[in-house]
Amino acid sequence: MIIGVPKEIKNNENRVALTPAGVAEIKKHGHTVYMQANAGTGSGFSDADYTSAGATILPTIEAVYETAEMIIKVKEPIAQEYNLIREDQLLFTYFHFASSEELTHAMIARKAVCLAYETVEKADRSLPLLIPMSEVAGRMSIQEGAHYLEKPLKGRGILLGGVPGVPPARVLVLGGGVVGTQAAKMAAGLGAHVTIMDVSLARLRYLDDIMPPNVDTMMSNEYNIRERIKVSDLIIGAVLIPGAKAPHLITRDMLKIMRPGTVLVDVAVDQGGCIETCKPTTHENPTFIIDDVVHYCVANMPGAVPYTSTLALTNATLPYAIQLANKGWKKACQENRDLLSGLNVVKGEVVYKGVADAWGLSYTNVDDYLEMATV
Ligand SMILES: NC(=O)C1=CN([C@@H]2O[C@H](COP(=O)(O)OP(=O)(O)OC[C@H]3O[C@@H](n4cnc5c(N)ncnc54)[C@H](O)[C@@H]3O)[C@@H](O)[C@H]2O)C=CC1
Ligand SMILES: CC(=O)C(=O)O
Ligand SMILES: [Mg+2]
Repeated sequence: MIIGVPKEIKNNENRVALTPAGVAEIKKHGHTVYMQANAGTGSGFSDADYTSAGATILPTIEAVYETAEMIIKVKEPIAQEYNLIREDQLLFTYFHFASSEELTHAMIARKAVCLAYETVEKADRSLPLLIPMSEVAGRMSIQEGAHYLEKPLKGRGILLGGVPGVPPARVLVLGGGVVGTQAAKMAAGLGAHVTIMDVSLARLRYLDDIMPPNVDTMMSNEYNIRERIKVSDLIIGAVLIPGAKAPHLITRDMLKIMRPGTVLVDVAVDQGGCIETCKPTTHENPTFIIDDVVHYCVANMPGAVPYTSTLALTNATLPYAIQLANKGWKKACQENRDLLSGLNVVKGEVVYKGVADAWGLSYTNVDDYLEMATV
C-alpha cells in the first residue's frame, strides 16, 4: 500500500504520525511511505532520518494527499485540508467528530474512509489509541493548571503543595479514567489535596485502593459537584463517553459559586468539553476568563510535548497501521474488531452511533455496512 504522512498544520501541533523506526517497520512489510518534507522536525526527526529508514520525501501537503492510498495523521483534518482528501482514501487519525459538525459534514462529503484513533476499542472497553495521549494530557493538565494558578496569569495565586504551616491547594478531578488518574497522581505528588469524581463505583473503589492518602474519591453528581467547586482551586475536566459529546457537568451558572481565580482545565474539550463555558483554545492563546474563572481548553495538549507524545502515540498506532496496510481497511476491520470500532464515517455514511446522535444524522450499523460494501 502507498502510505502518506503529512506535516500537521493545526496550531502548535508538533507531533508526527510515523517515526523513522515506524517507517522502517512498514517498509519491511513491503509498503511505500511518503513523508511530507519537515513532517518530523517538531518531534526531532529530520528528513534525512526518514530517507535512511526508507521513506521518500514529498515537498508539499498536496503531493502527499494526491499520492497516498492511506493517510496517517495525528490531528483531525482542518478546513484547508478538506479539499485535498480523495474519495475512498483511508484516513487514520484523531477526528473527534462529536465536537465538530463542520468536520463531520466535510468528511461525509469527501466520501473518504475515516478511521478514528479515539474510538478504536478493545474487547475490555479500553481505548488503546487514546490512552497514551490521555496519559500525556492528564499529567500536563496539572503543570498547566499550576502555572495558571499564578497571580500574574490571573489565577488565585496559590501554590499547589502549600508550604509548612499553610494548607495545600484543592484539586477536583471530574472523571477518574486515564486522564483523571494521571492528573490525580501528579497533583498528589505535588502535595495538593485531590478529589476524584466518577459515576462508576467500581472505578472509585479501584482509585481509592491505589491512590496516596491525599486523594479522596466521591460519586459524581450535580449536588456533589456544586459543593466541591466552591472550595476547589483547580478543576480538571476528564470525563468521556466514547465517541459522543461530553456531558456538561459544570454549567455557566456554576461559575458564580467558584472563587475568583479558580482555574478550569477542560481536557475533554476535544469531545465538546464537560464545562459548558469551555471553547477550544490553542497553545498560542490557551486561556480565557469568564466570571473571573480562568479557562484552559487546548484541544491538542500533547502537541506541545512532541518528544514524548510522538513516541507514545506511534508505539500504539503502528501495529494497527501495519494491519491496515497489509490487509486493506475492510479486511483489517473484519478481522479485528478493535479497528472496526474505529470506523466513524465511511464513504459518506456515518457508521458510529455517537457521531450520528451528536448531529442528528442517519446512522448505518457498521457490520451491516461492511456486509453491503463491495470494496
Ligand atoms: N485536550 C487534549 O489534548 C486531550 C484530550 N483528551 C480527552 O480527555 C477525555 C478523557 O479521556 P480518558 O481519560 O482517556 O477517558 P476514559 O474513558 O479513560 O475516562 C473517562 C471517565 O469519565 C467517567 N465519566 C463518565 N461520565 C461521567 C460523569 N458524568 N461524571 C464523572 N465521570 C464520568 C467514566 O466513568 C470514565 O472513568 C476525552 O475526551 C479525551 O479525548 C485526551 C488526550 C488529549
Ligand atoms: C487525543 C487528542 O485529542 C490529542 O492527542 O490531541
Ligand atoms: Mg485533542
